[in-house]
Order: sequence, then C-alpha cells, then structure tokens
Amino acid sequence: MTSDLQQFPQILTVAGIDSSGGAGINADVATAFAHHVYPATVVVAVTAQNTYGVQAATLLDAQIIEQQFASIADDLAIKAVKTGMLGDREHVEVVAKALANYDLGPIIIDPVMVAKGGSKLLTDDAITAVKEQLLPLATLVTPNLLEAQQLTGIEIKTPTDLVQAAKMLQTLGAKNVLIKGGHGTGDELTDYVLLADQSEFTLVNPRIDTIRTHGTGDTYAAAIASNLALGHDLTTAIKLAKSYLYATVADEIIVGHGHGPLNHWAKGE
Ligand SMILES: Nc1ncnc2c1ncn2[C@@H]1O[C@H](COP(=O)(O)OP(=O)(O)OP(=O)(O)O)[C@@H](O)[C@H]1O
Ligand SMILES: Cc1ncc(COP(=O)(O)O)c(N)n1
Repeated sequence: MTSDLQQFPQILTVAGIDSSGGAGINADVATAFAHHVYPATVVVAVTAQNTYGVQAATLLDAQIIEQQFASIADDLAIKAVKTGMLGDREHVEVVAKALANYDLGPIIIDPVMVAKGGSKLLTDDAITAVKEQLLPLATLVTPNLLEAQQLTGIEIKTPTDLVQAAKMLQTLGAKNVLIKGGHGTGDELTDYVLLADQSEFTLVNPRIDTIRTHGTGDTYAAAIASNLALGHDLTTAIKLAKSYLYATVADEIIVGHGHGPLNHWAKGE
C-alpha cells in the first residue's frame, strides 16, 4: 500500500468528451497537466463537436458511470472533483449519488447548460435535479450569468441582482459561489465571488477581442480544482485559476474556424 503522503496530486473530472478537444474533459485534462496535477475522468457523455458547434451527443449508461466512480474510488487519492456536462436529469441524479457516496475532496459544480455555439448540453427538466441534488453537495458552484439566472429565477441586470443570485445559490446549498461574467457586455468582464463566510470579491479583466473561447468555463473550474489539489485555499485557488485562464485566452492559437480552443501552453505573468 502506498501512503497518502507519497501520492501525486490528483483530481477527478466528471463531464463530457469533446471530439474537437477544446472543451469538456479534454480541456480539464489539459488544464490539470499544465498545473502538474494528475487528472482522472468519469465520462458521462461523448459529443461530436467542432469549433462551429455540437453536431451530436450520446449519454453513457448509468451503470458504466457508476462503475467508473467505483474504479477510481477504489484506487486513486482524489483531492478535488469537478463536474461539467451532465446531459439530463437521470445523469445528474447518478452523478449526485456517486459524489455523495465517495470522499473525493472539495466538489466544484460547473452547471454547464449551453455550449458556445448554442447547443443545449443539459435538458430543461434536469435543472431541478441540479438545484435539489447537486447544489447541496457543492463546495463551489461556478455558473455563468445565464446559468445563475436559470438556477435562481433571478434576472441579473444590476450588481444587486448578482449578489441576490449568489445568496440564493447559497440558500440552495452551495457553500461558495462564483458567478462568471464572460457573457456580460462591455470592455471589462467581472466575475463575482461570495464565500461561505459571506465575504465577497470580484475579479475584473479586460475583454480580449477573440472568438477563441471554447472551453473557458471548463478550464476555469478545472484550474480551481487543480489549485485546491495542490493545497491552495479556495480564494487563492480561484485567483490563480483566473490568471491561468486569462493567459490561455490572451495568447491565442489557431485551431479550427469557429470558437477555437484555448492555449494551455500559454505562459501567465
Ligand atoms: N473574450 C474574453 N476575454 C477575456 N476573458 C474571457 C473572455 N471570454 C470569457 N472570458 C472569461 O472566461 C471565464 C468564463 O466565462 P463565461 O462566463 O463565458 O463562462 P462559461 O459560459 O461557463 O464558459 P463556457 O461557455 O466555456 O462553458 C470568465 O472568467 C470570463 O471573464
Ligand atoms: C463536452 C462539453 N462540455 C462542455 C462544453 C461547454 O464549453 P463551451 O461553452 O466553451 O462550448 C462543451 N462545448 N462540450
């Protein structure tokens, strides 16, 4: 038996595979490697997609998803877990049950609903399951503005609405909340963070003039999970993740013809 002290930092991503390599599990694995963290994966969905959009998606059977969790829990020493595309109500329920069953460290829920190209990655009837079964397990939930609106029913137009939505997400059970501002308007993008102790902070960055933002949400959450696995506290993990993400968008690479992937070889400040 290898002692826990000798284990290399490991995270688990529970999400969908992106055939074009830019989002989902592919982005999470690239992000973990860039952080010198080892990524394990529970595949929930396989997608046929490229930088133009999602052409097809298949959800795997519940049984093989449960078996992937069991195999990983039997052997690896996962220090943080993140979820991404879960597809539908049944799969949200299967994943919530597994997350409650195994000790995988802090749980980051990225409530992925719609891809950059507009395709739905979560059915409408799954939103209640996300609220009732996943949010109560969340160490951190990382919705974008549209997802925060869907989960809370609050239309976010002002900074006060944003704070209200974050508080509502805590009422629904998430301990800490990060509402991402990538879908905001204007030259500056603002992410809002409300921590469990009710302290708050914002992360503001200039909008980079690019369409190559495929996988930004996945990369952000995977970088936070990686930083937690490395031993950083949550605030530091979020701030380091944001600066990693910014570098991957700023130093663009050309892959595909639409919403291209991020540059995981980018060097930050
Ligand atoms: N053009 C951009 N320039 C700089 N930062 C960006 C840009 N687009 C997105 N980001 C950053 O990426 C992060 C994720 O933003 P967004 O709100 O788009 O999340 P998301 O919709 O979950 O992402 P995804 O669509 O990949 O799932 C935010 O911190 C946002 O500021
Ligand atoms: C398998 C999978 N997971 C998540 C996303 C969201 O990423 P984006 O909003 O950048 O398209 C995606 N497109 N595909």
